[in-house]
Amino acid sequence: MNIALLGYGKMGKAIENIAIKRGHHIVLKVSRDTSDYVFDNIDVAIDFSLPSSAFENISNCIRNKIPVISGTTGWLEKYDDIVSLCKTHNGTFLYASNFSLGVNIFFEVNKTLAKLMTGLPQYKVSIEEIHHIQKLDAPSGTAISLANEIISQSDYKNWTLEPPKPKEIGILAKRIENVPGTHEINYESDVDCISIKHTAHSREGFALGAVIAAEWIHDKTGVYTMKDVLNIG
Ligand SMILES: NC(=O)c1ccc[n+]([C@@H]2O[C@H](COP(=O)([O-])OP(=O)(O)OC[C@H]3O[C@@H](n4cnc5c(N)ncnc54)[C@H](O)[C@@H]3O)[C@@H](O)[C@H]2O)c1
Ligand SMILES: O=C(O)C1=N[C@H](C(=O)O)CCC1
Repeated sequence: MNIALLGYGKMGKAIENIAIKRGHHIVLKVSRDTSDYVFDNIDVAIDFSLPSSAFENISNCIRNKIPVISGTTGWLEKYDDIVSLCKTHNGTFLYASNFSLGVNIFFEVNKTLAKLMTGLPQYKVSIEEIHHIQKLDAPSGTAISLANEIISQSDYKNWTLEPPKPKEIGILAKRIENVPGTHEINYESDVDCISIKHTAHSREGFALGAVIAAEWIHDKTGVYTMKDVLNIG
């Protein structure tokens, strides 16, 4: 496949390495705010840019009939607008807050655990995420996905970065040098604690998942998630 990388920072470079190893060609790299790039002979675009630029990049692809996947976090208040645009243009789009296979398994474990914990109000749930200090958004997109899944299975109403009130899920976002991404969910009672945790050792898992998603989506139309790619959930 001929791939456009929209965002050529830490993730863009990790994706380039894996895409080349899998026989793909990187034909366009965009790493700054610009509208002067042309989509020529591109099979799929992969957006890992900035919260402030993802919407523009994705819209641009959809308008130009380029299938696009995005892993950029921190822009999801406009997700529904992208879905509408995609439908209007009969385009192709996939977003994942986390592309790694391990985290997508972890999402399923989180959902199952949240179902098991319904009706056990003595356990209070909280989420901790740790990322490198360059990360622009907090909490992480992955932590928001985890919290939303718990909310959908329980009578928790929302998540917060503040000390949680009743029916709120507290998220603690820590920033520590060089941490690629760690997520932990804790159910605390007076007598014990149940914890599940995912630790990324590098960015390779995110990058591999993104290339696999790009391979899967490039000949389809519609709006998809990693559950479709991995056939889980
Ligand atoms: N979904 C996942 O699996 C996953 C995994 C890791 C990171 N992320 C997310 O991906 C995004 C990028 O992460 P990163 O670690 O590579 O960040 P980064 O800061 O290293 O890279 C972002 C790059 O985007 C470039 N950029 C600026 N304006 C742009 C524009 N208009 N168009 C295209 N590129 C532009 C910047 O110059 C920079 O090189 C973040 O939102 C992060 O949270 C998601
Ligand atoms: O490095 C980042 O930034 C990451 N962002 C995603 C998130 O916000 O969940 C995925 C993990 C790494």
